[in-house]
Amino acid sequence: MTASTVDVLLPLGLDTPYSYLVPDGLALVPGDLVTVPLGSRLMVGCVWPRRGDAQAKEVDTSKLKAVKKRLDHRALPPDLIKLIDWMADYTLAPRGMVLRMALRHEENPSPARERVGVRATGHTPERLTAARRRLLDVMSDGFVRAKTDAAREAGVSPSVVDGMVDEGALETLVLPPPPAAETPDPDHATPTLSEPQAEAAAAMVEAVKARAFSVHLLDGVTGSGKTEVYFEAVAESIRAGRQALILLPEIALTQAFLDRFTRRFGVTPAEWHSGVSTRRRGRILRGVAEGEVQVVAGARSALFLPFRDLALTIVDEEHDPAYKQEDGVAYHARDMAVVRARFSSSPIVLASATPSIETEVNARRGRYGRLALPLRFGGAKVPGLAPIDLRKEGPPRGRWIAPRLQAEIGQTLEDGGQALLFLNRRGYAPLTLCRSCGVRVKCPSCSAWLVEHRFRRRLTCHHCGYNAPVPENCPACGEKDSMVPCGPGVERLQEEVQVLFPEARSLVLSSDMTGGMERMRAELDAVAKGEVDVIVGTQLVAKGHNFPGLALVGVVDADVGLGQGDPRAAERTFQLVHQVAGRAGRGATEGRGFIQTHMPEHPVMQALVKGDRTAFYETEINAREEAHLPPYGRLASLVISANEGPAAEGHARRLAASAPRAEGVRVLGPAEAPLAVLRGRHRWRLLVRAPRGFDLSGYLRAWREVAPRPTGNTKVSIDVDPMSFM
Ligand SMILES: Nc1ncnc2c1ncn2[C@@H]1O[C@H](COP(=O)(O)OP(=O)(O)OP(=O)(O)O)[C@@H](O)[C@H]1O
Ligand SMILES: [Zn+2]
Repeated sequence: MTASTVDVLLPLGLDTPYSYLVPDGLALVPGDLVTVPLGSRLMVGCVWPRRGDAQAKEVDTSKLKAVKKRLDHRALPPDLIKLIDWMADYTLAPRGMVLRMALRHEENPSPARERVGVRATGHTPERLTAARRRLLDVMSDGFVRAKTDAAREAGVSPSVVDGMVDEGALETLVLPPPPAAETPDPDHATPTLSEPQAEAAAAMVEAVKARAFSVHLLDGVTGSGKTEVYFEAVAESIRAGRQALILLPEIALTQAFLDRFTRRFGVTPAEWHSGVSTRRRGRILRGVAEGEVQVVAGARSALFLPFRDLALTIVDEEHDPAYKQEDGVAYHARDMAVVRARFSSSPIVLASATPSIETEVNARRGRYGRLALPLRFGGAKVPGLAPIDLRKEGPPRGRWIAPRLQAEIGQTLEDGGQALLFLNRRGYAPLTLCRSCGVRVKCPSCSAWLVEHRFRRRLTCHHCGYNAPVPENCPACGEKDSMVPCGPGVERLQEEVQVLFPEARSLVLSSDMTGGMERMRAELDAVAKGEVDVIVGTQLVAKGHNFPGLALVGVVDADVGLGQGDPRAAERTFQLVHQVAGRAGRGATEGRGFIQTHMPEHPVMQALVKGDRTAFYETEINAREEAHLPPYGRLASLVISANEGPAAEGHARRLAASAPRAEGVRVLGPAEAPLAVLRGRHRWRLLVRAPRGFDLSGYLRAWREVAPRPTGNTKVSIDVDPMSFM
């Protein structure tokens, strides 16, 4: 008895597929989506390729349940299946949870509403009212129209259309669904490229034509026109009738991007992120699977779309930390995009003015090609940055804008330019304390201070979202009116701007302002149009914006983020400050930048001030190499959390003790995490360091085999190549 069976992977916390019987007459291949019974319910899963040894395994088919049916509208392509397997192996996340990221939109596939159209049959009824005559006139061209369109054009009610169908003068037919996205025109508005731009574009076009895996770093200074250049490669993939994926780090940015795409290609690309409606996403998904959608611009989740014929991937602002997903499956979308490009034998382009150290090292070693755009388009200069030493020329107490910066802003405004102040702190004040007893207001479920948000009149925890009204009296000593805000956030900085420049129109740009995406888009637009004089913003302003009127950038506290035991602190500071400064001087006026710092002698500040990118990379790469930090060594972080501190600590110690020995591998810790309590969970950390080229995932899997199982509510989360050390 050889009943035929298949392995079906379910989008659950499971690593291995389950076997199911295949009903007679159903032919299934890996990648097919099927509904299968699981317990008492039905679930959508994916037919999974059998791994070598599974074939031999004896299965008692009498106990197996059967596949219910195959969803015929799509299947996962082979490169996506390989990506899911690879990611599960690499991140140690259960395979089913990785699959889930590709199936999330399949759970409730909303059926497309059927659209009915009508067409004239040529038969004319004997008695015709004026309305009927008008309708027949309109329809006499023989074209098919949606019922509603026919009624509207003829200026009759829909019942007249139905009546004519009954009379046999019109026939109905089902209209094909509207396309998920219109076809971009590669020649809609071709730019005139500068010589270096043309060279870089040609190399990328060649890469698309080669139909082979390759990685290029598009390394262009801010404002060099990286977008225009990679659009040429996108155009090539459109010409070939194939598909391109453009990953963007920030959905707030997509509007400006979509506008730009539309100017170049005549239509908007398919947009993919959490802000897009479910129905629309369903349509895009199908269009991508069928190859009808040719360009997708989206957030990291777009990486799991079932492209039928992926010709090119672009990762814009590849250095952006937003590409790293930390909860659930911990993965870096840029790295996984490179993996998918390899599996689909297609080229990938990583674009940035401040490449990540990993990418820069890969380019230096020749593993990635480098396409350089060393100059701004149109001859504008990248602004210089002047240091303001806060130890010598700092602002008066309770203020954050140094006198020199204040004078420069004043001059800029007088000259009709815009100024931007950058401070990577949301809210009004990072800390609220009692003037009388010194107590600081803490989050009840995290080891973090509550941040005052004056617009919302609340104290908020930036880690868990807890919020409460600002207390009038001290919650500890009861002293009246004794609570004072300490330190600046962007809201407080704006207050200072209003005091110093009462005439100026100012605006706070921060990811947490009320009004959501719509408001943010409107505000970014207002800034670009010059309707705002002073912009006060968080890291949100460091991302790719093109503000032509921006003449001055002031970095209010360049030291935030440095020296917190984070191995990427220097890199992150450099990227942020350099990117923020890069927003200035993109239009007609030359840009200028200032950085306020307590440590102007710090190598990062020195590199920023001298505009010496090479010096920064040299110093940082050497430091990483010496310390065996990525990419010269490998890291994995294990966070052990539990409702009770001792449980977390105890398990962390047992886990550390069970670590297998391996040449060159060191397990550091356990230590209490810097963010020791998060959402009421106590956290302990282990850090694994391994030599470059070491199979860290394999090591962690072997460790997990011998490790004590977490009991009760204790949990272990693993992050291979961690970005966060909190
Ligand atoms: N060949 C070109 N023809 C016309 N305009 C161009 C051309 N290249 C670039 N530009 C314009 O120059 C400006 C800067 O280009 P773009 O935003 O692509 O730079 P970028 O390299 O992405 O900068 P950043 O890294 O700061 O985001 C844009 O307004 C763009 O339209
Ligand atoms: Zn909290």
